Amino acid sequence: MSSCEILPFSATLPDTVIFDLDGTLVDSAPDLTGALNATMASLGLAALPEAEVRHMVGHGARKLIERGLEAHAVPKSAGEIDALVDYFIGYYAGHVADHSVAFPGVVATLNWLRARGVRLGVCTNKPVVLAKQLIVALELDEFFPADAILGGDSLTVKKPDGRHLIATIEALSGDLDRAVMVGDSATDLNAARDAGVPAVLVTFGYTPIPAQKLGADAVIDHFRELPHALTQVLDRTGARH
Ligand SMILES: O=C(O)COP(=O)(O)O
Ligand SMILES: [Mg+2]
Repeated sequence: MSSCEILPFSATLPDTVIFDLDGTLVDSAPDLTGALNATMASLGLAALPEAEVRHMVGHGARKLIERGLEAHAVPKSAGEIDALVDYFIGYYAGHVADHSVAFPGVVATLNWLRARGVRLGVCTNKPVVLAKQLIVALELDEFFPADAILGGDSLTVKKPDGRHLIATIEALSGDLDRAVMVGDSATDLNAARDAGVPAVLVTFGYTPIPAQKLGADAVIDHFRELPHALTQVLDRTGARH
């Protein structure tokens, strides 16, 4: 990936980079929409368009279903939502990578970072079993140690709580002062702020508020811009020695 090679000679990369999954590494909205709509159909409710569902992603499976029900103005009890979450997860597990793909440049950039010794992890609010299933299905598992993939149910807290991100960095024995979070939403940015870690946001993800307006340390339109952004955010935070 030649466009990644134009870093200044002295540029310093982070020790550890932690990625969000949905809307950052993987364009998973088509399969999430399919699973949500199967869940809605189980209630006799109409399908929601993917363009609407993609902005509902990022807070875990339960929140996705709650937002789907809100879109139909159909209230459900907590117990009924529990059952719908089970239905959703069962369906999605069978369709996790029917249409989902890594965003352009992801594989080349992960290879580039790995070749330079950068530790790589995933911090997602997706249930961890599904996150690992998706990562394996898209053959991204070669980049991430299984125990450095933390889902929304891996701990008692999840993003935007910074402890979710810190635990992912610790799973890699990474240096918290030289780590960077890469995400697509305010949830990722707030987790990074809470953890005291700089954040790069992608513009092609699922945030309902444009990434450029969220106040990240850097914003990228394509993964090829990531190496440069990573060095910039470390510099801007005083290299965080
Ligand atoms: O909402 C989800 O299921 C997960 O979303 P995330 O990978 O963007 O954290
Ligand atoms: Mg996301």
